[in-house]
Amino acid sequence: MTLNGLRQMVRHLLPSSLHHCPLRFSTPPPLPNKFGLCLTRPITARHPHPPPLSPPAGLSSAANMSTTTSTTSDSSDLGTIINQKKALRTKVRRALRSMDPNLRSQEDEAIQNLVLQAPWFKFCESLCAYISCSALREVDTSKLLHEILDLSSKDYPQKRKTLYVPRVEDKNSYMRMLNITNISDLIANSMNILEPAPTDVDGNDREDVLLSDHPVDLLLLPGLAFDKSGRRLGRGGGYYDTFLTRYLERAKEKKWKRPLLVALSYSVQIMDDDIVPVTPTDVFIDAIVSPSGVIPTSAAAKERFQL
Ligand SMILES: Nc1nc2c(c(=O)[nH]1)N(C=O)[C@@H](CNc1ccc(C(=O)N[C@@H](CCC(=O)O)C(=O)O)cc1)CN2
Ligand SMILES: Nc1ncnc2c1ncn2[C@@H]1O[C@H](COP(=O)(O)OP(=O)(O)OP(=O)(O)O)[C@@H](O)[C@H]1O
Repeated sequence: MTLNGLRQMVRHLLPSSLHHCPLRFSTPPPLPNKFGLCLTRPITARHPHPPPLSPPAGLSSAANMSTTTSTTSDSSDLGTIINQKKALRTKVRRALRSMDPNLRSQEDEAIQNLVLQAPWFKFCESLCAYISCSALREVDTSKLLHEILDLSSKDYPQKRKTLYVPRVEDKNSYMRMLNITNISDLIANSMNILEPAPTDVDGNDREDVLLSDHPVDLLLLPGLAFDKSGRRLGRGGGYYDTFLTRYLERAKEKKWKRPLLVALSYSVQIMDDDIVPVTPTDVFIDAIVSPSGVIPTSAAAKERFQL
């Protein structure tokens, strides 16, 4: 069968709401996911990389953002810390791969239910969230996203939340958070992570959270390892730390309330104190949602959660 024939066949099998999505999946074959979407598309860098960030002031960017500070590090020990990060990523990836699938499903359910019941989620009006990728063994967000997007459709206009999700623009740690209103706004990138196209079906640019005149209240973050002091280890791309630094700088300039930075974490991803290495650009989080509960990790979150 020709590639066009295959495209026609898959288009036929998809719900009509997805027919506008480009279908390019000669490599690799698409995998179904919990979002009900399975398209692959190469990343295109349509937007130039933004100007460099202002240099971190001595300590971590977190130090400038009124939350926990990271450990000071000079260039001599920076290399050591980078190697420690790599080693911990390898260890956690291995632990995630060997996690029992039933336990994973239970934890996915528990974590998402905790988020759905939390006042800081229920009452938030605008948020950024990641689109989970099961191949990366990330905590599932499909239930949360369906809940947010279903509510924002027709039945509950008064409860509408504005949702922004990540889109990788280039490999130099440049990621934007773009507004979506429907799951079918998502298509898979070359890493097989679902993300929005830069424009909607009508050809209008999607709103970029960094250009919005309104703040977000909450960011739901992925990552590989976390601790109770708010340290977060990502996948090593620097996408989130760069984005968070930029967003927090903007919020400060605009005198907006600092949003809550909340990571979703399986039990095996929560580390003892002093295990998660930090470098000066790491942004500390406010809370971790684990299957056994919400763990506030910053003074602001402890106060807010009244614990
Ligand atoms: N769901 C989700 N979306 C996201 C992120 C994320 O972590 N999760 N990102 C957060 O940055 C950005 C994409 N960054 C990514 C960075 C690394 C890998 C990845 O596949 N890493 C492999 C190792 C690859 C290698 O070392 O060569 C892995 O972690 O197993 C994927 C996405 C934006 N979107
Ligand atoms: N705010 C930032 N400004 C400039 N570069 C940054 C920033 N944050 C991270 N980087 C760079 O990105 C690279 C990866 O950083 P790091 O290992 O901390 O990423 P990570 O926390 O694993 O990933 P992510 O932030 O995407 O979750 C490093 O070279 C780091 O210097």
